[in-house]
Order: sequence, then structure tokens, then C-alpha cells
Amino acid sequence: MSRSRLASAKRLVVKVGSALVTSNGNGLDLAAIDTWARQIAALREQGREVILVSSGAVACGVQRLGWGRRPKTVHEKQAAAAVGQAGLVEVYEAAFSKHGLHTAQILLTHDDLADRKRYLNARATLNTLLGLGVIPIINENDTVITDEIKFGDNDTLGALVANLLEADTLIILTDQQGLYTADPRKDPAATLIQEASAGDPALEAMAGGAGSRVGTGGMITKVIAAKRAARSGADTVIASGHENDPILRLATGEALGTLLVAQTPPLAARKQWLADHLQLAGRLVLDDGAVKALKSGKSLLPVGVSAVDGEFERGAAVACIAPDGHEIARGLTNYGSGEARLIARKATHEIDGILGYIDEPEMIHRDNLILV
Ligand SMILES: Nc1ncnc2c1ncn2[C@@H]1O[C@H](COP(=O)(O)OP(=O)(O)O)[C@@H](O)[C@H]1O
Ligand SMILES: N[C@@H](CCC(=O)OP(=O)(O)O)C(=O)O
Repeated sequence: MSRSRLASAKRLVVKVGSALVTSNGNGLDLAAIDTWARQIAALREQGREVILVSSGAVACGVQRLGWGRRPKTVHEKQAAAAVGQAGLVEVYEAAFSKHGLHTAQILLTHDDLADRKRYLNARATLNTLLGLGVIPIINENDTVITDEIKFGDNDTLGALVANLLEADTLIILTDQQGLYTADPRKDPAATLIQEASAGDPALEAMAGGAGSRVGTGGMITKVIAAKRAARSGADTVIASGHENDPILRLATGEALGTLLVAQTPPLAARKQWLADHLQLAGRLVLDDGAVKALKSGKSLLPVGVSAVDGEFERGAAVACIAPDGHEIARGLTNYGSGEARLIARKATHEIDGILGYIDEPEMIHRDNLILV
């Protein structure tokens, strides 16, 4: 039954692991990449949005540098990733261009997404790319991180991207059929789990480390990624990328792999996340019209802000105060206090003229707002 949610998923994050992007640990599997591009293009035709999180930079770099095997030191891996990332994006751009689609390279770190300002910036850029019909191809920014490249944590990145973009589904494609009761490479009696609740602690006990010399995170990072994705309401599927057209089949609701179901609906989960993370940095005093708008579920526009208290940056959590002094909402502001003072009481079309740029038309978007 829960598979039907996949059939109606509008926004999907697909993560392809090193074990899949490279067939032998040395170089990219061009044929596999072509099939993903074809499937993703078909989903776009259906009006669905797909974001690809792809590993493979190190493997591609190892091949380009003629090293023959994955290096041991972290800095050599980083160097290989820097060389290979260029190859990776070339291959994706070529594969998607056959379907008339452009790709965009996005390199992120976990720290980028923990920082509210960068979080909002990354979100705005990705949403703009999706609106343009471009396929974002995301990888870790391996030059500036070391832990993730050691542990092979693109699964976590997939989950963070699903949170960032409020995706409905995270599809993790790997070299196994899904999550088994134990590592099938070590235990031939292990059986495939078809469906479980994301975050069920029993799953973590079943999942072991990586089984191949190419992949690094193993199943444990996938199970934890599913728990994380569920925080913003996204279901996760772990399935084999070696199946015929797995992305398309999963997206029609076919029961492949392991489905880890999110227990909270997306918007409620996001608002819970906001509620847990709000340390107030300032206050926006609203006029009566803005109070009404917020209470009826709308965003806060600069025109409804009559005063700004405190010093804060873009992305900070602020309280929204009614003219009678009562706090009515809290949310993440798109503008720092300096800019907010300049555009308070102004119509959205005036923002560009005042600031010389426009980050977002709203002071606080309704998705980033909770009524109190
Ligand atoms: N319970 C389990 N079920 C399935 N695979 C498991 C399990 N525990 C450990 N693994 C191992 O995890 C590997 C997949 O992880 P990894 O090699 O990191 O792939 P990727 O590069 O796709 O992230 C499998 O090949 C398998 O050997
Ligand atoms: N970012 C690096 C490594 C990431 C990695 O290995 O992750 P995973 O696919 O989860 O095993 C790369 O592109 O090679």
C-alpha cells in the first residue's frame, strides 16, 4: 500500500553510489549512466522533478590519473575526486543532452547545510534549477572535507538534500537488491526486507559496512539516511541499480528493493524541524494585514513588516509580532536585519530598486514559518 506513495511522488532525490557509478572501481560505467539519464528524462516528461546525488568522482579520477587502484591517503583521494568530478559532470551532461536536458554541478558539504544562510541559498539555487528544467547533479565537495570521503557518506548527503528540497522520496540505488536481515555477502541465509518503518532501531543492527572495495559507507549509512530523510517526511527506497529501469519502476509504485516509510507527513515534519531549531535572533513587527495573511496560511511579505528589532543575518529565526505586542509566528527570514529595515513596508517589486538585488519576494516563506 505504501508503494502507492511512490507512484504519486512529485519530487524525487536519486542517489547512485560508488559501487554502481563505477562497474569495476576504476572508471565510470557509461552504459549505466545512460540508462539513468533516460529514466530521469522520462520522469521529467511526466512533470516530476528529479535531483541526482552521484558518487564516482574518486573512481573517475583514479582512472584519469592512471593509478589503477583507489588511493589510501585522504589527500590523494581528494586530488582524485577533483580530477574525476570534471569527468563525472562531462559524462552526465553528455548523457542528459541526448534527451534535450541540461545538468548543473552542485558540490555541497554537510556544514553548508547546517548553516542556515547557506541552506537557504542552496535551496533557492536548486529550486531555481528545477524550475528551469535542469537536472542538478550533486556530490560532496571533496576538496574541503575529509570525514565523508573516509566514510563514503553520500547516503547522508542524499538525505540532507531530500530534507533541503522537501522531496517526497529518496531512492538509494546500490549493488544489492535492498536491505537484508544481514550482509548477504557474508550470510547467504539473509533475506530481503521489503518494507519497514524508517528509523526502526532494529534496522541498524542488521546493516553492516561496505562489502565491496569500491563502496565505502555500506548499508548502515543508508539506514541512517532513511531515518534522516523521514524527518522531512520523505520515504526512502534502497534498491538495486543493476535491475532493469529501477528508477522508472519504483516511480510507478512497483515493489522493488526495501521501502523505509516515513511516519510523519512532509509539512508537519518540516514544521517540527523548524520548531526544534528556533533560537530567536530578532523580531519583526507586523501590521494588521500581515497578521491576517499569516493566520490564513500565507507568506510574510516585506510590505506587511512595520518595524525590525535586533541584529540578525539572512536565515536567522525571528519572531513575528502583532501590533498589539503578541507573538503570532516564528520563522526563518530571507533578509538580514539591515536589508529588512530597508525593505520594510515596501512592495515586493520595489526590493530590487532598493537593495540592487532580490533574494526572495517574501520576507519569510510560509514553508519556513510556524504559527504559535
Ligand atoms: N544488511 C545488509 N543488506 C544489504 N547489504 C549490506 C548489509 N550490510 C552490509 N551490506 C553491504 O553494503 C554494501 C553496499 O554499500 P556500499 O558498498 O557502500 O555501496 P554504495 O557505493 O552504493 O553506497 C553491499 O554490497 C553489502 O555488502
Ligand atoms: N564523493 C566521493 C565519495 C563518496 C562515496 O563513496 O559515497 P558512497 O557512494 O555512499 O559509497 C566520490 O564522488 O567519489
